[in-house]
Amino acid sequence: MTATGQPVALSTKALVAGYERDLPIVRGVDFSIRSGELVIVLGPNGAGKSTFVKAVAGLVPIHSGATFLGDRDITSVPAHEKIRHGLAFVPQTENIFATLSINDNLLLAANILPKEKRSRRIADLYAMFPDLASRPSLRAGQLSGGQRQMLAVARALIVEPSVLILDEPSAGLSPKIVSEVFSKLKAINETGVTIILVEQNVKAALAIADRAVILVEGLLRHEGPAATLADDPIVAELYLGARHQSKAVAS
Ligand SMILES: Nc1ncnc2c1ncn2[C@@H]1O[C@H](COP(=O)(O)OP(=O)(O)OP(=O)(O)O)[C@@H](O)[C@H]1O
Repeated sequence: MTATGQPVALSTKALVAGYERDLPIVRGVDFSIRSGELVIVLGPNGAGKSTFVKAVAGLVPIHSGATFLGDRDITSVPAHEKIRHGLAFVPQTENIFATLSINDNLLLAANILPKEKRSRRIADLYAMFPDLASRPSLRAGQLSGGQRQMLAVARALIVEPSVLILDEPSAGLSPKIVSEVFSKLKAINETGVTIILVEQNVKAALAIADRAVILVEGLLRHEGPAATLADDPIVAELYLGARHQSKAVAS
């Protein structure tokens, strides 16, 4: 599906955000993503990528500027309400309950839904994630890294979000598993879910993305189609030479 001509699904205007009021980390970001797009957020260590998506999700204080989900201003909407409005966020860590079963993880996430919709939605998710469906009583802590991420994604999808944001879902995974996780994300995107993905795994992420944006020191410094970005000299200068992922892109 091409997102050209689709309405804007999520946007930020001059977003300034950070953990302490006098210390902005995100320093005025204008960002937008169209419905159905898959956009990756790249940038050097400490650029503010995680802070940016956490601020959008309502988990880091916004100092000024605004965030919109479609036309709705969600800047001041608390994180749990944003989920109800269709904005789901998968944090990098602590995104599942390791001591609970797969099924209980999904049941807990489903609490946000009206009672009568819960079991139908969980059945839909099991259909989408057969690896989880095959052993619902397994403790989530016993899952492999990739399967844990899939459980975290399944939990986020409970509300049938219009926009799904993921903070480095590939962290700590082997290249083979990264490619499985990314294929699944692409498949989810192809069902119409708009996806924003913070990634350090540049090559694999560019392969599934429509577009990439590059944050440097809290500012959106560059953006472009994923297909051409890896060859872009500005990108190479700003980012690809700046960290170990340069190897992955060059290979
Ligand atoms: N909980 C926190 N409290 C205070 N400062 C933080 C916190 N988390 C991150 N920071 C600071 O915010 C800045 C940006 O960090 P952030 O994690 O957003 O960057 P990033 O681009 O996602 O980096 P990485 O690629 O290393 O994950 C860093 O200087 C970091 O030290």
